Amino acid sequence: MAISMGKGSVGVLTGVFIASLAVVVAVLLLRTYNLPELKVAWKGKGAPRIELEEDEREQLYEALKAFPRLFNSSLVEYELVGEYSHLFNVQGSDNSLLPYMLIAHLDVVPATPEGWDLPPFSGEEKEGYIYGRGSLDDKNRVIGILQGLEFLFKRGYKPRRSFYIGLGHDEEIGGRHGAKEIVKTLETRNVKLEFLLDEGFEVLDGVIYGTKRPIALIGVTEKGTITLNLTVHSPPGHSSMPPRESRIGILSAALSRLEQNPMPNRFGKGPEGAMFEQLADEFYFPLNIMMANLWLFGPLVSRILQRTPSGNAIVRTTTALTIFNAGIKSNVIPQTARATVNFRIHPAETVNEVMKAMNTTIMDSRVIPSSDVPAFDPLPVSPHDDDNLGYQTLKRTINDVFLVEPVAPGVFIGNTDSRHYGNLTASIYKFKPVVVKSEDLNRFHGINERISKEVCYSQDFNKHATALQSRIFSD
Ligand SMILES: CC/C=C\C/C=C\C/C=C\C/C=C\C/C=C\C/C=C\CCC(=O)N[C@@H](Cc1ccccc1)C(=O)O
Ligand SMILES: [Zn+2]
Ligand SMILES: [Zn+2]
Repeated sequence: MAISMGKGSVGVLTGVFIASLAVVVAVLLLRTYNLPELKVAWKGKGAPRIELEEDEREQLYEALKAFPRLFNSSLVEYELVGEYSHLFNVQGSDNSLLPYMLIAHLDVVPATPEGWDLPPFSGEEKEGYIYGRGSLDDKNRVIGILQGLEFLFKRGYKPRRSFYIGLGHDEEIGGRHGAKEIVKTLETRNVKLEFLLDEGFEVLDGVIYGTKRPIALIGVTEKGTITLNLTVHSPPGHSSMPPRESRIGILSAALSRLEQNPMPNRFGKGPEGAMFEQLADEFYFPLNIMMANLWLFGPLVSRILQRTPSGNAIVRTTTALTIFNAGIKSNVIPQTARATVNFRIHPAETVNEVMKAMNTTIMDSRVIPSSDVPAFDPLPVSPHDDDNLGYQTLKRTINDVFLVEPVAPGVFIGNTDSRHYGNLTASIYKFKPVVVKSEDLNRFHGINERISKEVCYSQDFNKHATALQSRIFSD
């Protein structure tokens, strides 16, 4: 997967990036195009929903041709799932081995051009970076996987272990029609997976306060989530006769209480403590001593961590006020005030506990909670011991490709499609093959999302690409 991140493939990555949004969608057009040179196991039903102009079709067809070996290989079965998501099965020579799976997503969160140095959907380059919504989340991995396979097929690649590739189209809104449908498809075929690799943490360069060198984290679990709508209703009226307390005032006070009374710091009560202990030697003095002795310094470390948004996300269930709506006119008392609050649940807590705490904090029956998306508890922790195939393969590959020695298991702070795959495997790992610095954290879902052309520290791309090939793909 990290193959496309290397120096050797920068040209390809650059070229393909611009068309990246289109690449996999292009497969939709296979039904309407006569492509005798491309042998694709087409299993989709019905006509594609996307209406395209002639020039767009041409562009997509060109993009599809970027992976001719992948689509021509007799080892590859391709199918469309949930109308826009994509499932590939690459047949290995040894059927006694459980297959593994690589997943990524094609959709992105919205972006308007305000504040961007280059337009968010241009894929333009500046000073060694490719700018664009999706460049970090998650086009880099989509293209990395496809380009990696294309590269390997060019070299006569024949894997021993079979594997699947799943490219979802609605991860950013929960994966209901993409990942969930892919999982259903695999379940009907009784597929079980050795391990699954999805987006997650990166190589963190200076992101964790007090560390001496870049550190890679592999997400072995992820926080839970609750998204709640809080609503205050009552009849509207003339602004010249306002009620003593307005809907806006009632809701604002409730939200302010939530923000002022965060969920407790749970540092050390989940797997995050072990991560810091394992990384103790990577910290400067005296943090190294403190991390190695969390039984004593845990409370102090937790206070240091909670000072930054990323550290705070590690130590507690976070409370984010994300949407607020009220009012239609300056002289009308609004009938409804409505806000959305997004909680990310620490592994030591549950949905029920957070709901209880939220009710206690708000303590106002006029504020009605509701939800239109399912809440879920933190995920189980995937095995990451010394003889676990998936974790160790990934760890050694990160060592080789990024030349980064410290690799540790972490609690991923966001949510991704991988949580839908729990019935297929207990081994879900979350890693994104890029190097991220502190100043990049706001680029995720933010402005100026971009990817460096020099994301690999490796000086010898080919050597490390070969190591990756032998580890990830040839096993
Ligand atoms: C002391 C610090 C220790 C460790 C560092 C901690 C964090 C910072 C490091 C790296 C940051 C990495 C990534 C950037 C941050 C967040 C990304 C989160 C999620 C990515 C996937 C995503 O965007 N998912 C969405 C959509 C979704 C919602 C609900 C269900 C499924 C998907 C999301 O989580 O909102
Ligand atoms: Zn993502
Ligand atoms: Zn995202």
